[in-house]
Amino acid sequence: MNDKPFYIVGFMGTGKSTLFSFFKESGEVADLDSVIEAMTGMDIATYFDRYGEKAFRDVETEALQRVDADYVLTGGGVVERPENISWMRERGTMIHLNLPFEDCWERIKDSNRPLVKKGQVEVQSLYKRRDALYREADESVDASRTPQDIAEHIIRLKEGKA
Ligand SMILES: Nc1ncnc2c1ncn2[C@@H]1O[C@H](COP(=O)(O)OP(=O)(O)O)[C@@H](O)[C@H]1O
Ligand SMILES: O=C(O)C1=C[C@@H](OP(=O)(O)O)[C@@H](O)[C@H](O)C1
Ligand SMILES: [Mg+2]
Repeated sequence: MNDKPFYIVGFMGTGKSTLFSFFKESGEVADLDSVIEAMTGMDIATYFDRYGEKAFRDVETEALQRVDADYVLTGGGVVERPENISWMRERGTMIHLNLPFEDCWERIKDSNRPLVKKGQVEVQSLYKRRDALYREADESVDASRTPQDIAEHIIRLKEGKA
């Protein structure tokens, strides 16, 4: 059993937040966006609109350093700051949910994620740029399966049975 946190990273739409209920039985779970919403008292879209991305990244780093859970479901942009990547790799294990851009886009295009407003072309170039950052993860997991299969695979990794 690996007692250190597993940080789940991946682009918007890879299904990180959906894993919440599947991890519940195996330990403490925290969704970083929910932590941020509790800290700021507003939803992510409102915070972005009011204060911009730079301020959001500051709160995100603070939330990452504050959170204490077995499974931490991050937001897709957590890898934007090298210090966040170092934090996750030093404190625990970084797990990358890997899914092609087209599938991510289908899942997020009608959502109210603030970055989606930039449109498909810009979001795709963000995906390409971040790809190299997600590769810093300790493990890459195929996110094209069901949430249950993905969660079971990650739980097995954490429990040292994979
Ligand atoms: N494994 C999956 N297979 C199919 N659809 C999924 C899967 N995981 C999540 N989804 C759907 O994709 C969308 C984004 O999921 P979400 O968990 O919010 O992603 P993230 O937190 O990585 O941005 C939601 O509509 C969700 O129902
Ligand atoms: O990729 C990003 O920069 C973001 C991803 C979002 O989380 P999800 O990856 O859970 O959608 C959320 O933190 C915010 O909208 C910014
Ligand atoms: Mg999420």
